Amino acid sequence: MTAPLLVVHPGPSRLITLTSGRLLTAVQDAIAARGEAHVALTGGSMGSAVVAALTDHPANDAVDWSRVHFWWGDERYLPAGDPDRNDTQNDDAGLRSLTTTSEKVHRVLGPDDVDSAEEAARRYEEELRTHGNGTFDVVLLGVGPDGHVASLFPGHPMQQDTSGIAVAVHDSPKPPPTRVTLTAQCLSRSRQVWFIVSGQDKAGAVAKGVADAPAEQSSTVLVRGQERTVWLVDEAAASGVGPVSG
Ligand SMILES: O=C(O)[C@H](O)[C@@H](O)[C@H](O)[C@H](O)COP(=O)(O)O
Repeated sequence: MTAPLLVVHPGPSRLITLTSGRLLTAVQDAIAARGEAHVALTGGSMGSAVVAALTDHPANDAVDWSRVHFWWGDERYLPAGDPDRNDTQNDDAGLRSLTTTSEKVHRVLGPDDVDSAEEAARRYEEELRTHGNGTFDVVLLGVGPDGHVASLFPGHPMQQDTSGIAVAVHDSPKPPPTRVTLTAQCLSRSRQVWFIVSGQDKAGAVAKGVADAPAEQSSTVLVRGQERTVWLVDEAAASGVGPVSG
């Protein structure tokens, strides 16, 4: 487990561009070290902006994308291709053009394939055990103004569930109500965890996360990388963080 590092960028465009470059490097390092890379993507505007920037990055041909497994930290329990699914939004941002082997894009099943979110979670857990070694190289996480990451919502009964790797979430405070999420325990087995946050409306969430607020106020405090935990933010998002001492 690592103490979080705060990296402040001058604005959203630098945040996205540098994060995509950082991700290219991390993926290349993982492939060099272990022959493949496992990356967990995220929903929200930041997740798709990073995917789009990767697609546009002039050096993205330096990576052998056929060696990269893509996963999701959470997914909305909606049919394949639904525009509100995280994977559809990442696909539309350019994910499809990066990957050459669709069997390395590990999607959470929806109601068109399975009967319940519990079954989708069970199948995702199975997929992780089969194709992953259970350790992501990098987990990207957008952060909600309420301090949620993935579908771990502060105050929700599933926020600190430890019953599995992936779990179903019902009655999510943010629509849609039914989701599948990796647990904080699972996400915290990752080598690197990156929280990617832009904008003044997230200043409170960033301040709480960086200050290690109680879990009732922020789920970010439950997720730590084994090697690095980094807050990648812009100045507006960092504006609530007190001066760094020491
Ligand atoms: O499943 C969801 O409801 C969203 O995907 C959500 O979890 C999102 O990732 C965060 O709210 C951060 O969103 P931004 O990246 O837009 O800040």
